[in-house]
Amino acid sequence: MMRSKLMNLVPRAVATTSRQMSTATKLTTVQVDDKTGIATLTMNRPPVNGLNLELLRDIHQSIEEIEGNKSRGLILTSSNPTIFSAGLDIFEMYKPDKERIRAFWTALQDVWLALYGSSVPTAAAINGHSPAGGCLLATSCEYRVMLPKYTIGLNETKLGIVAPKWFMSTFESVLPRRLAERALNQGRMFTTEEALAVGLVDEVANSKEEAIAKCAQFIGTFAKVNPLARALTKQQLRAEELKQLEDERVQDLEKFIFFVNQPAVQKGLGIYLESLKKKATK
Ligand SMILES: CCCCC/C=C\C/C=C\CCC/C=C/C(=O)SCCNC(=O)CCNC(=O)[C@H](O)C(C)(C)COP(=O)(O)OP(=O)(O)OC[C@H]1O[C@@H](n2cnc3c(N)ncnc32)[C@H](O)[C@@H]1OP(=O)(O)O
Repeated sequence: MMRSKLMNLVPRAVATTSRQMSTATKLTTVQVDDKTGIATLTMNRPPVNGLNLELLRDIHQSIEEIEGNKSRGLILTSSNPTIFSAGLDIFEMYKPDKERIRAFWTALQDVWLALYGSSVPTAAAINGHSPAGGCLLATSCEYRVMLPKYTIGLNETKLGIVAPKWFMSTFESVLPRRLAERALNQGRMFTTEEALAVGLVDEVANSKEEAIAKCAQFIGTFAKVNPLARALTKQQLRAEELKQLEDERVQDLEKFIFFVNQPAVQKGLGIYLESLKKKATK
């Protein structure tokens, strides 16, 4: 897989306008800035960019498209003004359909393998809340810029569920081990300011446009670096985590299916969904 990605590293021609590359997918758009050659991948599934099967498939397809069109980088963001992504759509896991939940988890694995293993430089413009699966997407990128007054973190333990090993290793690739362990056990959500202080995000911006510009600046730092050398360096640094999931995809899926179908887990998810609804009616 990486070999074919590496074939795409020949720099693209520089023009002066921005092009919409993909409207075929409904829940994501890909816009390539022809001046910088950087692609912005926008998630667009109201109300909260809950990662359901269809959104995950569209994100995966968009990442593949960006890998294929010789973009110089990928910026991940959201069309929602206050939410980057609410994480996995809990309705996919609550009283799940037997076939669909398998496809759902497989699509999540696909997205993580493609994003964490992407050959192009990646950055997240976190323009809103980013719990759990939203945090996974952001931390799979190489750089994060977040807007003030939002929250980010892996809050799974608060829902009575367990972040899989690859969620944890992604988190740990950004935060020091001791801090990551404590935050995971606590299910801690960090405010933007706290996330900046511990290095969970790299910069704070005051608007989405500024966040995207800062992400583009980060990607621009590679302009004078040989793209093949950069991609191979990233690939080597991330190879162990990627290989672990590649090797254990089936076991990971079965573990998820078993875990999520436990009555106590189903009960917990039901209570959590109710609490979200109650919050909305207050
Ligand atoms: C022992 C070995 C074990 C091995 C492990 C194996 C397997 C592990 C098993 C499972 C692992 C799964 C990993 C899970 C990852 C996840 O991502 S779980 C999802 C976590 N997400 C959250 O907790 C976020 C919950 N949402 C919020 O906190 C807020 O909604 C918000 C994102 C901050 C936005 O707030 P606000 O703007 O105020 O919007 P509302 O709260 O009013 O929400 C609007 C509507 O959206 C619904 N909603 C929100 N989040 C979700 C969601 N994640 N899924 C589905 N639906 C969601 C919310 O209920 C509202 O709906 P209504 O308008 O009321 O209908």
